Amino acid sequence: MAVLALIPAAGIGRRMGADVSKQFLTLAGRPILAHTLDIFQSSSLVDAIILVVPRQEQDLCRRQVLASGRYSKLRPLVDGGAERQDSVRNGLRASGAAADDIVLIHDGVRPLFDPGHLPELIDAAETTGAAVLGVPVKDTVKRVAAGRVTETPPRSDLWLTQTPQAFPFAVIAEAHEKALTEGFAGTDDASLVERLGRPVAMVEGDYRNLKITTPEDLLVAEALMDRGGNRP
Ligand SMILES: Nc1ccn([C@@H]2O[C@H](COP(=O)(O)OP(=O)(O)OP(=O)(O)O)[C@@H](O)[C@H]2O)c(=O)n1
Ligand SMILES: C[C@](O)(CO)[C@H](O)COP(=O)(O)O
Repeated sequence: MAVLALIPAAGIGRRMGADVSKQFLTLAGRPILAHTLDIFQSSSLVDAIILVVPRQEQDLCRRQVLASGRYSKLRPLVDGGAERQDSVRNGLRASGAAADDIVLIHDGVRPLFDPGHLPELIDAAETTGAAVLGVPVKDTVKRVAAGRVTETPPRSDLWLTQTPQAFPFAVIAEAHEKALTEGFAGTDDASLVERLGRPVAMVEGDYRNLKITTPEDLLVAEALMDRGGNRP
């Protein structure tokens, strides 16, 4: 059984509002995506890295992120798709993975993931068939419609879902292909497995694993990096 890291990095970063796609923005002196790749390149648990980048940004990626030549596990770049789900599906189709290989799907813009969580995540994916990293919600969450609160769900049931999300290849490939055929769009990969009635394990991660989405996230990430981040 091999472990593959599949990294979607084909978004445009609309909410960041920068001149370049946010995965190429500088964090602690290097592109965000380089920090993310370092985590999986350095982990002895990961055998290969599949990186998904829009075709029009692949030269930029080679120049700015891959030029160091340090990513020996990296397979040929895969073309991105219109939505995150399309990019992940392209990566899965290009992976050549065996049915029982474990695929770790991780956002290219989560550079502070602590690889210390990988053993538990991989183990949970093998025993349960799917596993996601997450953290309990700290604030009170309310459902709102037309400016009015309609519900306050019990916080004890609520977790924020992060990546990596880990699956045997056969499970996640089937879930993605069915979602495409049936026209289902999810905001993460596990939701495509959940809709098939399959169990998904939640593995507790940590609050530093933020997804860099808006400009203030970049400031927080810089501060966490200054304090040593989660470097392997
Ligand atoms: N078509 C897409 C859209 C997103 N992603 C990737 O999925 C991850 C999480 O997506 P998100 O944070 O939403 O990134 P963007 O889509 O770039 O952001 P926005 O929604 O603000 O445009 C990122 O690594 C992003 O590059 C991708 O590979 N392909
Ligand atoms: C997959 C994810 O990072 C889990 O939190 C998140 O759902 C991605 O959402 P986005 O809208 O693509 O940022």
